[in-house]
Amino acid sequence: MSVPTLLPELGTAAAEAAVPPFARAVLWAHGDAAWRGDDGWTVLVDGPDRLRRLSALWQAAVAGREDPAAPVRGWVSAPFSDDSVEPAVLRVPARLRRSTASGIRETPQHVDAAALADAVSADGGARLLPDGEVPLPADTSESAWDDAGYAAGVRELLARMAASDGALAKVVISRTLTVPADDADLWRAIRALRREYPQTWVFAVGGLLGATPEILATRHAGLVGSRVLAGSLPRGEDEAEDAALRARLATDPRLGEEHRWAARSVLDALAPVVDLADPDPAPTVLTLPNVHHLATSVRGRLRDGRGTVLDVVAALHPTAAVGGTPTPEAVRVIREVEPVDRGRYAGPVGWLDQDGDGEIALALRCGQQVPGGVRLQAGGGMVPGAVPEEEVTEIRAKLLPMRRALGIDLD
Ligand SMILES: C=C(O[C@H]1C=CC=C(C(=O)O)[C@@H]1O)C(=O)O
Repeated sequence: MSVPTLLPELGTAAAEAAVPPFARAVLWAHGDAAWRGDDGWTVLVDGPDRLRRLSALWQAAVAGREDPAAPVRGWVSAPFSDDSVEPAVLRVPARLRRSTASGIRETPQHVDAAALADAVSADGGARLLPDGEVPLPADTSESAWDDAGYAAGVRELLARMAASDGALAKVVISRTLTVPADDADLWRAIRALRREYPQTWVFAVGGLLGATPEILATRHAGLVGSRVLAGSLPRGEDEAEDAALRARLATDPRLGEEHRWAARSVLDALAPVVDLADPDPAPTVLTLPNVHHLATSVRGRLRDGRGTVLDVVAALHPTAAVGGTPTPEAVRVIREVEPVDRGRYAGPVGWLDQDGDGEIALALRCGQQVPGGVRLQAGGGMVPGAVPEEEVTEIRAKLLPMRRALGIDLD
C-alpha cells in the first residue's frame, strides 16, 4: 500500500532541503485511506480540563460560521495529563486532501477565521497561531531512563504496589529515547509506518507522529466505539512460537488481570453516558507485526447527542491502558516516578468534524519532534508479579516500529 502523492517527494538533496516543515503538517491514515492537511491555524490550550474546553471551543468555532453544517475537520493532540507543561494542540488546516484506493481528492474545508478567533478569545487559556505553526517542546534526553533505569522504575512501582496492600492495582509506566532526526527523516518515517503497519492509525499532528493500534473513542451519528488494548507479548520467531504466545496471552492470569483493569475503566466510564451493546465484552488477541495484544472492542449508543467526540474522550481519559487503577493514584505515581513529562505521548490524538463526530486514538508508540531530533516513547502496564527484564523487552518491541521507520540501528 502506498500514498506517495500525499507525502512530499524525497530522495534528492534538493527535494529534501525543500520538504514542508513537519510540525505544521497534519496526517491521518488507516487502511487504504489517508488525509493530509496543510497551512491554516493552530490553537494551543493550557490549564485544566483541556479536552472539554477544546470541545466547547470547536463547537463555538463551527457554530459561528455562516453555514454551521458546512464540512470542516480539526485535528487534536492533547497531553496525557492536564499537569503537562505542553499545551493541547488543535490544528485546523486551511487545505485538506484525501487519498483512497481510487485516487486523491481535495476535500472541502470551510473554516471561518474570525469565528475561530472569537472562540479562542472566549477561552482565557487558549492561543491562536497562524500558518499552522506549532512550537516544539524542549529536548528532555538528559533526564531520560536507559534500560537499567526503566527496570529500576518497574521495581519501584512493584514496591509501591506491594506497600499499598492492593489499593494500587495497576500502573502504566513509560520511557523515552531521543534520537537525531530532521524534517525529511520524519516524512520518510510516515511513509514507512504506513507501509509496514496498515492495521494501525498512522498520525502526525503538530510534530507528534506514530502508528497506534488503540482507539479511545469514535463517535458517528450517535454511535460510540472504543478499542482497548492492554496485556502484550512480543512476536515469536516463527508461526509455532507465535501460536504459543497467543495461547499464553489468552490464558495468562496476570496479563488477563492487566487487560481487565483497562477494559473495565472504559466500560465504567462509558456506562453513565452510553447504552452499551454488550456490558461485558470478551477480549480477543490482536497480532501486529511487532507485538501481540489483548484487545476488547466496546460499542454503544450515546444517550445525549450534545457535545463532541472530545467529551466522550474526556469521560474516558486516561484509561487504565495508559494510566492505571485507581486512576488518580496511578496518575500521581506516574508523575512521581517517571523522569520525563509525558507531553502528548499517551494522550488523545485524532479528528473531529462539524457535527462533533470523529475518531480519537491514543498516541502510543510515537515520537515527538524536538529541536534536532525526535523523542520516542512507549510504556507498559504493571500489575503485581510483573518481571522487570520482560518489561524491558516489551518496551523494545513497542519502540521497534518507530526505530525501524527512522532507520535506526536495532541492537
Ligand atoms: C502504554 C502503551 O501501551 C498500552 C497499550 C497496549 C498494551 C499495553 C501493555 O500491554 O502494557 C499498554 O497498556 C504503549 O505502547 O506506550
